[in-house]
Amino acid sequence: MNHIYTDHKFEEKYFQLLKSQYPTIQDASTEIINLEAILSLPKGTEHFMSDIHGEFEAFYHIMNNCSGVIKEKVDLLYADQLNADDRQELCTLIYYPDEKLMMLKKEKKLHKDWYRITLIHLIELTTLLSSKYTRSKVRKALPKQFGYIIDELLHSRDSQDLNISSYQNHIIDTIIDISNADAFIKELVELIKHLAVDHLHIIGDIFDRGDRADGIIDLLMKYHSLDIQWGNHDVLWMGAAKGNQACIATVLYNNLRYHNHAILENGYGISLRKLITYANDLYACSENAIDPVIKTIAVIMFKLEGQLIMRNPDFQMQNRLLLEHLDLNHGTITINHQTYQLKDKHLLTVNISHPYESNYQEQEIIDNLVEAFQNSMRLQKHIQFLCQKGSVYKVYNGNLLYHGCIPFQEDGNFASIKLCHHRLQGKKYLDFIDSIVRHIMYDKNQSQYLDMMYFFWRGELSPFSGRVCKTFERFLINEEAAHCEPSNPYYHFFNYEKECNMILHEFNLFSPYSHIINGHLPIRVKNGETPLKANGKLIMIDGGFCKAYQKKTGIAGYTLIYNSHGLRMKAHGHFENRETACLENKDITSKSQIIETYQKRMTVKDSDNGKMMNDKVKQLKRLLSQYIAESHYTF
Ligand SMILES: O=P(O)(O)OC[C@H]1O[C@](O)(COP(=O)(O)O)[C@@H](O)[C@@H]1O
Ligand SMILES: [Mn+2]
Repeated sequence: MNHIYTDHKFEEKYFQLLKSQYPTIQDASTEIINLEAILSLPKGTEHFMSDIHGEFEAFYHIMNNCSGVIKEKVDLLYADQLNADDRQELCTLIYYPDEKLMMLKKEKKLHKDWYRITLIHLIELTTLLSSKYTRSKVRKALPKQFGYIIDELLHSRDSQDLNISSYQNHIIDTIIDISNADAFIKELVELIKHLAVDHLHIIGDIFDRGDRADGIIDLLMKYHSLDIQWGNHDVLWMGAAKGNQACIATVLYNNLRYHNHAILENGYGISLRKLITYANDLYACSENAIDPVIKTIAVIMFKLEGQLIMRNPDFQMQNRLLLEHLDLNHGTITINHQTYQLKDKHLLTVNISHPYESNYQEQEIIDNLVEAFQNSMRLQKHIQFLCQKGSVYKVYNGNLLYHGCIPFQEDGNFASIKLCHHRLQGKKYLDFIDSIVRHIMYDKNQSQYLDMMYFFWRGELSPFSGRVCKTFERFLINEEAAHCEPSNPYYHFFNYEKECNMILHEFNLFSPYSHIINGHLPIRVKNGETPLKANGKLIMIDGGFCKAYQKKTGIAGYTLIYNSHGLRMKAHGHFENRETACLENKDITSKSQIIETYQKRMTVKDSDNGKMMNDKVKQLKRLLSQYIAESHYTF
């Protein structure tokens, strides 16, 4: 009862607010007409990407070619007018305007006719891409500098009036004559890219393996509309930025193994000098099968992890306490009754009688690093952005998006997990984690929950990870069998429609068009694996942007595209580099796969935003009837 009363009160307040905003019959009527017009437009295009893993160049290219959509539109418009080379050259200009204009200038190709034809093509392309938006939305996307002129050019094109056409020509000629064409082209191509993708979803793992996650975040910070679902690598960096020592050691370990000093030292101003000096001095006289710096940071990491696991039994990670099983005299380790030879038995910082205790120098190194992570302005800005735009999961236009998993039990039910004296499962578990992450990140002091960030990074029951990470075995043991990482039963059940529907229902999604969009698990396309699970209910879009994983997957990343016609997937091929892309007009080759096509084109009305607009229209109509009744009463 109480609930209904509250809803009713809320509705009345909303109604009163509308009344003050639209005080006359005409105001209310105009807004209804505007909203109805927007509701009938095609739904905006959403792109989904995942597991970018610091691969800046490939990501930058896909952002520039809008996952291949620009080329599709250029081909659609100019298949009969331009040959394939000219079409591709136009595409390259849109992707890399600065570089391409410079090259063409050197080749002395930038004459008046070139500018005239190119500007006309770009305006035609902009007109095509803007046709699914309202004028007001397009106006909001226009650049400050040339907004007015672009608006004039776009909206005078389809007129039959010859004067207007000469008006357009005159504008184009003026732009060229006063040498403003380069600047104009650059603004126009940015608008084209903006219009091609209405909203971007990043399904996690921006960081690690590749070396330019910082550059990727800079790009994302400038992006017009996006959301992020945190991946295990992102929460690892978030924990590190807040000063979690085990997270910091792991960030260093991950990046040193991939020779990515640059992101730490140049990207975020975090010096590794103390660690490198200590490690090189320490191991100067040993035989080292493993790089001394990596050995030193790995041991620091295993010690800090051990301390954290012992003070948090709830995390259920005791099986990762492995330093105590080392036998450094024989160079072996015994795990679950099986003895393995170590890759390198010279681990000088392990004291077997106190295996998890950091020595003085290790503690000094880590204390310094904590300070450096916390004081890196750029890192803190990037992490703040991840917090603002990110969440554990997102429900968006009928789909459910998350990076890792919803932990399951062996019997196919959601796992019930004890965390901070609560026992939770399914959606409630994820909501709770979301609130804990925010609590940790926004707490001015160091949060009592900070240890959890490490559990979120690699706990089997963490929704970001969902597997038993065998970092220790991968680091010290050669036998591949020891590297295998058992994963949560979720990764079995996600193959079945029944369980995927159970997940969707848990998040109040009951439409037959709803899907789970998942990352984290690389799809080995070359072994015949498919990103579509459970009869298409779940779409796994980790296609391996990460170069190091491309041998396994056989492709170089996926983009999922959800527009008014349906859902389709683009599998991207290998990207060489920006220079070849510009010099040879070389694009990434992307294969398109249709997942679903709708019989009736989806409109804004069918989207989350549309539902809110529809509610507003209902209230405005109520307001309108009230105004009309009042006017009858007066006369
Ligand atoms: O989320 P992702 O990309 O799968 O990364 C986590 C995985 O990375 C690992 O740490 C291995 O890392 P590498 O592939 O870089 O050696 C695994 O232990 C873990 O399962
Ligand atoms: Mn991941």
